[in-house]
Amino acid sequence: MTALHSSAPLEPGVEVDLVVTGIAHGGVGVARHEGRVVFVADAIPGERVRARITDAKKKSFARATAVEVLDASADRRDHVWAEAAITRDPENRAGGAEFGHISLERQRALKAEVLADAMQRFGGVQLSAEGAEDAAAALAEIVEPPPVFVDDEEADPDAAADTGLGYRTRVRLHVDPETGAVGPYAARSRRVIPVESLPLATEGINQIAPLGEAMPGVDTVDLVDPSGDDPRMLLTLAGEKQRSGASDPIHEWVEDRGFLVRAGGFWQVHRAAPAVLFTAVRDAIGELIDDGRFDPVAGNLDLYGGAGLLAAAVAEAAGPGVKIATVEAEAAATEDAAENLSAIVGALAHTARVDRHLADLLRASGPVRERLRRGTVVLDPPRAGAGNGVTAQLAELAPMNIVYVACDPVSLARDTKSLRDSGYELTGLRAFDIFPHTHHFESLAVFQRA
Ligand SMILES: C[S@@+](CC[C@H](N)C(=O)[O-])C[C@H]1O[C@@H](n2cnc3c(N)ncnc32)[C@H](O)[C@@H]1O
Repeated sequence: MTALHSSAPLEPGVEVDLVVTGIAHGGVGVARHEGRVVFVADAIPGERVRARITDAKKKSFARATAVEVLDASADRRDHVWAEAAITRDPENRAGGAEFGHISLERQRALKAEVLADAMQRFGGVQLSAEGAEDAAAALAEIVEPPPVFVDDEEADPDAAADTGLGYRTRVRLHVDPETGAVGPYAARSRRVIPVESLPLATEGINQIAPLGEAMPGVDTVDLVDPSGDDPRMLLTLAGEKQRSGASDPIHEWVEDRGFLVRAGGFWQVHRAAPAVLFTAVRDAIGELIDDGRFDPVAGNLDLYGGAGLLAAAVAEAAGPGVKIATVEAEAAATEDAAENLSAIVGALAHTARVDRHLADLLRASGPVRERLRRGTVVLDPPRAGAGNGVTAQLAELAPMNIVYVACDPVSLARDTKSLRDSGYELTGLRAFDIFPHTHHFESLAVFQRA
């Protein structure tokens, strides 16, 4: 039985009534209980909820999950995924759709708040639009919705609604080692939750997902639905690391451009995301060209380049005569990048860790260093960001422009601080809601050497 005491010490299992006043990185609400911060999952700022404490090890804050809504926000909706709804016990709620109970508009406003807060606290940048009469409304518009897309060729695109569903082309499911049941993990746990459907995933993934089946001896099930090939399933057997079929080539389309990728390699997960980021990078480079700040024959770089999507966007803006080198740790992705960029005579694809490659470039001869100083660096690091080591190397390399694509706002904000401290000015910032119904979003920041 759970205890409900407003003055009981906070410990796992205790339930408390909380007023949620804000949103924190990770998509959790912020509340206070007797002076202590409580991060509350599955709530919306402005709501009063009853929440169950899940973690109280730290003195400064505790964690909780809403179990009942006492005063609901006008933005609360029925959860898009029945198996993740608040009516279930927190332990049995499917993870991966932690904003699925919030209107799409409010989801984007909350993401904008998280970005603005991170940029202010860690990046030293105030985001609210200058001179805007309604700063909150201006801020909410910072996070752009993805284009409404239809996955079904026969559907009428004009009739498609922005549901934020059916977009994920990559999904990982897990297998319960005891029962063999297949499903997503519960939020913040490694407990496998059997589900009837995957509403965030494409139709193709839903058709092949082994939901309701038992798969003893399997550890993970990766589902991939490329735009240019049939959907497929990659299995990792228990105790093994290799996923079956991970290195099979698959084809992805970004509007009318084809890309070769490995089935298990990195590709943006929202069906529309590759085109959204391709266009955003192409436009950012276009603006630098218009300002006379982009040199196509300088030492341009696409760091953490994957299969070359963003280098291709640079080439689209600057023309096929552009010089650009991708740097990527996965050898198979580099092979694909070389293939995908083969029409760009000045493109090179290197397999290397970014820090090691930059260290080599910093030892290069004077003329090479000078070409790099005139260049533009595009970077799209994993969630941890570039980090102090790589931002310090970039500052020393001193390219004219840095176009930074980020999937984590706090990492972006920290790297922004390092770059600003070393003489770069943040001249542009956009954000894209390409992970609807989750707390994730993507940002694009442009820095110019002062
Ligand atoms: C967010 S993905 C971006 C890929 C590509 N820009 C795209 O949009 O498809 C990050 C990529 O960085 C690679 N990576 C991660 N850490 C790296 C490192 N230290 N050095 C080089 N590449 C790295 C990963 O393999 C992955 O392909």
